[in-house]
Amino acid sequence: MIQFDTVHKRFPNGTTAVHDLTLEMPEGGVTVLVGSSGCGKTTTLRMINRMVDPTSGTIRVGGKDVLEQDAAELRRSIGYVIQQSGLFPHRTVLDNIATVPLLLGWGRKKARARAAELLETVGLAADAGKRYPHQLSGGQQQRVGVARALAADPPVLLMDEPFGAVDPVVRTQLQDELLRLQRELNKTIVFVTHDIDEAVRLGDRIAVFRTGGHLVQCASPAELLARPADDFVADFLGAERGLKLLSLTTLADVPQAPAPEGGAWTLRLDATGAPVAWRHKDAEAADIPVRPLRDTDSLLSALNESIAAPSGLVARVDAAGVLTGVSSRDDIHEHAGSAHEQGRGGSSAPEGARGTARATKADPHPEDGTGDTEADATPVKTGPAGTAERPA
Ligand SMILES: Nc1ncnc2c1ncn2[C@@H]1O[C@H](COP(=O)(O)OP(=O)(O)OP(=O)(O)O)[C@@H](O)[C@H]1O
Repeated sequence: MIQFDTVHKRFPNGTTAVHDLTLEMPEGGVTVLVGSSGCGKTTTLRMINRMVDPTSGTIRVGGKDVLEQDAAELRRSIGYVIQQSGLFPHRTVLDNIATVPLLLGWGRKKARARAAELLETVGLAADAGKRYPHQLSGGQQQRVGVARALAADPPVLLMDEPFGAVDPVVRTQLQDELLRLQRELNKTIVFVTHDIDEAVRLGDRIAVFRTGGHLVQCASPAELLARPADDFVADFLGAERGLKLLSLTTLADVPQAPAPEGGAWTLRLDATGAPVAWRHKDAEAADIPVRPLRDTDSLLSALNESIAAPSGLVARVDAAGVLTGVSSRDDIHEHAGSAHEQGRGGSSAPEGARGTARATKADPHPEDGTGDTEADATPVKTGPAGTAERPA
């Protein structure tokens, strides 16, 4: 959908922002541009909609050279979202969203109807449409920014650190929303961020830049994490890159065993069969809350839970939150190792990779229930085929 062919950008003051960039951004995918400050991410993004023109080289969108298109028209045909939302302060939310449709001559009624529809799409209540941007929270303003970019249903969406100014909790919510929207809308998205976790979470491809506008590596998140091209990329990915890779792989293939019986720790269930807490056989010890996981949760969540759980076991539940079995720390560890082998050897993401990172936080865990029944529990080591070996 978007092709950069030996694109160079040198500003009049002599700064080279982008150095001979050749890169393809596939249709319907999210390409994330990452790298330290000043490495040319924003300039790369802004050359796609001609807010900046390249010094040399060619950029094609949908096969057409951008320099052969009218800049204003091109800009209206490409959605653009920036940090701090960039909304017009004196226009209502609805009118902000309707900006591009109005410029395209849709007429006020149709443009507003589309804006109202988009409010719902991005998860805002209808009454937010009548408010002014300053009457919304930062996260809500970013949602309006996304709605405004989507208003004329452009095939391409450029997002320049769109979630950089909100707190981590809201940021995660906005990322979830974007992934949900993307599953429905299938846009070609180019997303700039400083945050490697955000890149891994959102990207189908991640392009890592270094100062001077050099592209160092462009790969799927799994390939990047497993096989960084050089020390610069490895450093950028951080010391926990091994764990980050586990966020891309689901728990689905890790064997399960029935909830064990007759041991130090008992898994307490509620009346619906949902795990509630680990209870020690010593009745005076306090219950330890359990965080059950679904098949769509990540190996990283499983590893975390297996370390935190006093029994070393992870309680597994179905979509309704009902216990399906338990998995051992050893089995989770073994699968974590396999995920790394696949990443090192394979060219694409491990099995289930895309859905996994997205589903990990998208699926809220079932609330703890009341009305307990008890399932007797002993630490269990599950065998490779999911058979349970109980300690003597
Ligand atoms: N209009 C301009 N004139 C001169 N130099 C510019 C201009 N715009 C950007 N630059 C320079 O080009 C380089 C790349 O800037 P750019 O904004 O693309 O980087 P970035 O990776 O997006 O940075 P950040 O993450 O800090 O936003 C920087 O050295 C910057 O100072």
